[in-house]
Amino acid sequence: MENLHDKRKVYEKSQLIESEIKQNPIEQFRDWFLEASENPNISEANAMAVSTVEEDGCPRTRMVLLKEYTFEGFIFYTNYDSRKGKSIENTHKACLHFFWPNLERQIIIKANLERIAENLSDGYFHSRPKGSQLGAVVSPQSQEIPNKEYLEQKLKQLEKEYENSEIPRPENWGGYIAKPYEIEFWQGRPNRLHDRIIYQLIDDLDWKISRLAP
Ligand SMILES: Cc1cc2nc3c(=O)[nH]c(=O)nc-3n(C[C@H](O)[C@H](O)[C@H](O)COP(=O)(O)O)c2cc1C
Ligand SMILES: Cc1ncc(COP(=O)(O)O)c(C=O)c1O
Repeated sequence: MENLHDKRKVYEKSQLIESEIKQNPIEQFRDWFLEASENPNISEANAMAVSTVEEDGCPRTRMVLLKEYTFEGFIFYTNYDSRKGKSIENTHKACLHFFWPNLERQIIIKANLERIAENLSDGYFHSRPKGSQLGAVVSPQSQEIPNKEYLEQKLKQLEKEYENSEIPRPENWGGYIAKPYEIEFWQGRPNRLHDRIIYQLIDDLDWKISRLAP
């Protein structure tokens, strides 16, 4: 069909060296995340790929929006009965992936996942625009639906129903916190000799820092 052999870029914008990194990977994440957020060429720095392993043993990846990060972990919101929700309820694990091409950087995070407290999901749900709240109520995420009109009709009905009242958060919609146990920071370099620094959690307290070959 098409040969892409010559499609390649030289990565040369920056470097990642031990003397300049943070000892805590969340602080390192914050440095890189702030840089990405402030970059006018990156429109959604908080968009990340989330991979989960499904029952056939194959990982499946989709984008979600990171909504908060703390020293404890990374929070995103979704439907607990979705495909990703089902995988997470089975495995309690996921891999989060950020790629910011303009900075020639990727971050790979392996984590244990838990649902966040219901009151926190309530708080976030009600902070969303009303249309997105209704979207979450209307959409049986990842289920087969008969057609597009099915959602549009349900939306119209609910718009009327909740015109003057608060929309209750669906029980199956809420946040997950991904508590990291391994975080790799990757900075593209010339000659494909990229910088890779990996933090691995030891004893639930300290992070071991190592350099990986590119
Ligand atoms: C940039 C971007 C951000 C997204 N953010 C979310 C999100 O925060 N939560 C969510 O449930 N789906 C989000 N989606 C939709 C998911 O990619 C996905 O289609 C949906 O969650 C169903 O995935 P699943 O069937 O694998 O569970 C986003 C999609 C894109 C492209
Ligand atoms: C299905 C779905 N749920 C949730 C989100 C996150 O949106 P919000 O920022 O409104 O929470 C998105 C974003 O694209 C989405 O597509």
